[in-house]
Amino acid sequence: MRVSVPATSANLGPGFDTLGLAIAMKNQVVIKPSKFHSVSLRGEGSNNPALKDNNMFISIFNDFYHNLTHKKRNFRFEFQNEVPLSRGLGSSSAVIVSAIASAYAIEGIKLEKQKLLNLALAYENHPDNITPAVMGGFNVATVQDNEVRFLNKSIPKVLKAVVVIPNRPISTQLSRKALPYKYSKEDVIYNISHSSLLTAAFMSENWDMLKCASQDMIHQKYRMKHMPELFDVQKTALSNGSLMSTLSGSGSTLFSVAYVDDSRKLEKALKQKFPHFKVFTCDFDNVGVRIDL
Ligand SMILES: Nc1ncnc2c1ncn2[C@@H]1O[C@H](COP(=O)(O)OP(=O)(O)OP(=O)(O)O)[C@@H](O)[C@H]1O
Ligand SMILES: N[C@@H](CCO)C(=O)O
Repeated sequence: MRVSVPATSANLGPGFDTLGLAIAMKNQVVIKPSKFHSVSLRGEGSNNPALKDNNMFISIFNDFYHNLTHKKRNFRFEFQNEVPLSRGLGSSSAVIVSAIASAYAIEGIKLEKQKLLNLALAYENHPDNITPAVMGGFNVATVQDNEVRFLNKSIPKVLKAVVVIPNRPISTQLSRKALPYKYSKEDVIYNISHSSLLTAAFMSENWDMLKCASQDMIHQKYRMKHMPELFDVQKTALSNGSLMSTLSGSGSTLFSVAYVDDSRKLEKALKQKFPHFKVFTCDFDNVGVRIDL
């Protein structure tokens, strides 16, 4: 059985803990029944021995598998990861979503996407990464009565994602601690209006509104000051054809959206100016988690 799940970019500027979309970079795992437990790891994280011995995917998978079946069985897990760890591209959501989906699928137990989202909330209590990881596309999501409520829209092929991935990670936990405890009424109103406009822009495919609508007052500046080069990445992107350029999740990646025709020029300008960072262009993902039995 093969399960794949896309990377995600959350917040999209003003939509803190609310907006997110899926990018066509994926983590994939092949799981086979086996006499002994074994793990192979390729791609992102493969130089991290902790991911072989104490892997979040395997512990979530085992918990669900045991609760569902009351059986103890050994498996071989073959991971092929494209999502870098702690770079704001939803690596933890990818693990949570794929581990839960795998535990159900390997026993042939049907799991609706809505239930998968609600189960994933126990591990990541904001829905902006888990929703696009499950659904693909652009998503606006909230949690009410312990359930994820969301609306979702495919992202058309006229757009590309251009990502700048710094060589240093930022942990979500620490990055959340960098935020103020209280905000002024002006900042809150600013973010509500921009986040609403950004949602309307994605839903109505009004791409020229993205630059204005993606402005934020409540998290990016506090987080980016710990990696000040990111302000320069953002400025460079916006002056080289980016339609919007925002801190991806809790950082450290800077995520931009561009028309296909502008994306090559944008990628080139970012590569030239930030040769020590990884820069690349990719499609959006409109499918979300995928299971091949
Ligand atoms: N492929 C993986 N296999 C096992 N564990 C992983 C994997 N990827 C991420 N993790 C776990 O998730 C942690 C990273 O989570 P964190 O929330 O800091 O980053 P992120 O999810 O990439 O960022 P963001 O939530 O801002 O998008 C890692 O330290 C590790 O424990
Ligand atoms: N909304 C979350 C995304 C990262 O998990 C944050 O910005 O902390």
